Amino acid sequence: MPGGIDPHTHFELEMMGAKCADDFYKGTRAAVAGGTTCVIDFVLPQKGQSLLEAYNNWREKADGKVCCDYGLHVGVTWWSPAVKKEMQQLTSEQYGVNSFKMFMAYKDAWMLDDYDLYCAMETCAELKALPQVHAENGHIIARNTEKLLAKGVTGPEGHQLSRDEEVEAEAVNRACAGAPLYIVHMMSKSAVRALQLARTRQRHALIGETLAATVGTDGTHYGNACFRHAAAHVLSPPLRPDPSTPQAMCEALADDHLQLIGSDNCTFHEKDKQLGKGNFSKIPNGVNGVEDRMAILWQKAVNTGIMDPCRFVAVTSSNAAKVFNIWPQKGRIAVNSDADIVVWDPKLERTISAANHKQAVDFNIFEGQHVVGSPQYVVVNGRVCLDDGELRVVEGFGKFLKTPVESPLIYDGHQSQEEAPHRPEFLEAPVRVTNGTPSPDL
Ligand SMILES: C[C@@H](CNC(N)=O)C(=O)O
Ligand SMILES: [Zn+2]
Ligand SMILES: [Zn+2]
Ligand SMILES: [Zn+2]
Repeated sequence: MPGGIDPHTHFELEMMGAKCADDFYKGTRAAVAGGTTCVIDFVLPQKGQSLLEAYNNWREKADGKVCCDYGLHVGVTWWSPAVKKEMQQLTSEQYGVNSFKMFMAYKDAWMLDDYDLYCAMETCAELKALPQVHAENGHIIARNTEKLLAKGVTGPEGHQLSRDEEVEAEAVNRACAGAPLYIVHMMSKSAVRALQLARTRQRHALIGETLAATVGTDGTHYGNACFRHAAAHVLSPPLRPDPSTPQAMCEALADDHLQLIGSDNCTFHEKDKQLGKGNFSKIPNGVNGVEDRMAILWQKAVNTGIMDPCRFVAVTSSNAAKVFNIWPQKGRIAVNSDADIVVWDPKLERTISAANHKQAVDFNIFEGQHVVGSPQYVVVNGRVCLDDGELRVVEGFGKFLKTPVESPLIYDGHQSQEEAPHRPEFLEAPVRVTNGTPSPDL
């Protein structure tokens, strides 16, 4: 199959007083070990910081260390005419950025208010770039957090209690405002329903991403008596306590209610997660996933019959290539496409553990999970980097990948109001449908 593309990683990110455990070398080395041969990371400027300056910082961190090709999304964490101008520059051929992420949560850190959010989305549409959103209501989270802490709820369980599914679904609805949109890390059935409802209202491409964590585990771990264990599962939006969520998200991916699976790999060592001991809102947010993303989805969706291998390739590789306009260079095995190829052994068994994973972080949220199906060989740009289980990556072998604006899937595919056929009546819940539902033809 074509090498996996992980559209959502955070290597060497500094946030909440800590720095991610996996750097661009160890992170991309782990990616290749798991069958991923291309990642797209996030430049996250602080409020007030030049986006170009932050972009250059990320390029300095990554170039020369990555083991596979990588692209960059850029966060729009504040708004001004200068930000608009820098977005224009970043979409030029010189910088090669075609997607911008806006946060509706992380109040005081990265969050935009609705007016600035819509200005940023409008600018994306003008530039034919793809807006992405972190869809949670940051004001509700802030108020819930104050009340929980005041009541003495300070453990990791407070993280999930401060932001339930409705807090996510409301923001999904608010962000689907009549323009193409990519919603990152969708974590709940409620969010998928809100996305489905939005698709009945508008014809623009609305792309839904979920994560390896969402299909591989759930929010019951927040109740674990061990702080390290519970805090290791803290990411935003949180894992959900509803035990039917992992299967429902696999089905949503299989049925094209969701289009891609990423990792959102944003790992912190135990010493950093301890920053939130006594106050869950200080726990650095993020989990692992870049190494296990494909094996976890294969185990949970293909081995269970929910998804066929061709759809697996779409959601782990080719859809990301089409959305970010690097297809068929990436996401396809063909003459003139990059030689990023995975030989997947569907019978290769292993038990996931931090004791032997390739990531730097000292915890694995899939600890102890037995998976059947993993890569046997991984070829990165023509070089065998996983050779029958032996990892032979080369630091700096990967290069920066420009992602051009005006992805045909996003900007040619959508239909105007009058052209589109009548949409089927909105489905109450994301049930399994065979005829597909109103979403971009990937
Ligand atoms: C900060 C970054 C990773 N952390 C997380 N999702 O909790 C994100 O929000 O995508
Ligand atoms: Zn996010
Ligand atoms: Zn423990
Ligand atoms: Zn992220």
